[in-house]
Amino acid sequence: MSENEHIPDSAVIAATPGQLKKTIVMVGMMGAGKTAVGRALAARLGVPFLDSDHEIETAANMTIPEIFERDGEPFFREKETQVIARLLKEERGVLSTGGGAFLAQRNRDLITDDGVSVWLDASLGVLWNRVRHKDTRPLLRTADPRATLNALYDARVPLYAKADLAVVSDGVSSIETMVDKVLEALKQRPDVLDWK
Ligand SMILES: Nc1ncnc2c1ncn2[C@@H]1O[C@H](COP(=O)(O)OP(=O)(O)O)[C@@H](O)[C@H]1O
Ligand SMILES: O=C(O)C1=C[C@@H](OP(=O)(O)O)[C@@H](O)[C@H](O)C1
Ligand SMILES: [Mg+2]
Repeated sequence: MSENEHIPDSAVIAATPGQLKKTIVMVGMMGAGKTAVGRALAARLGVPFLDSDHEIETAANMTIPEIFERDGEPFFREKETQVIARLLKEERGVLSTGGGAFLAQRNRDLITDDGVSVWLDASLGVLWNRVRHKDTRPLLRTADPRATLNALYDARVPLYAKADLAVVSDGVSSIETMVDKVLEALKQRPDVLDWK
């Protein structure tokens, strides 16, 4: 009798994520949880956490709203592409992008070349509840931010749908449960993560 026969089914240990072979890139709307879930996923995997917005703010020594106000959105988008290209080459880990990053073909190409994209798919109602009390997103500084969010959502969803994987965030009220769901989705991609 092999020693495994003494172990009941319930005690069989599930596969755990091992070595990371490609950077996991979180994409999706503002409020989808890219920063929060990306950070927790990196901690779970024990790999570096990178956030393109954070890198841009640190390099400029300004906040995102200040950059938009002083230099404009096209300047921010230029920096965003440069930062994403640099981070993808520099280090393997989890990279959370800003909500607009995956819209540009050049950024999608960079991400596809060196990473795997994961769309955190949340409904408008959930997104609105997460962003409505925060003033850190310059694109929502409009007369009717809810309508602006709706318009951005409609325009962007077809592009987010090009991501390699999609994980639905609705009905998931904990960041750690979202991490579980992302890891579950990544089981389809042994080229990204070894399982042991
Ligand atoms: N699944 C979730 N359950 C509960 N809160 C969440 C979830 N995902 C994100 N949040 C919260 O929503 C807010 C926006 O998340 P954030 O990570 O900043 O989104 P993004 O980077 O996509 O704009 C944060 O306060 C975050 O903690
Ligand atoms: O959706 C967007 O175009 C933006 C989303 C923001 O990041 P989060 O998605 O992390 O809020 C930030 O990059 C900037 O305000 C623009
Ligand atoms: Mg973010």
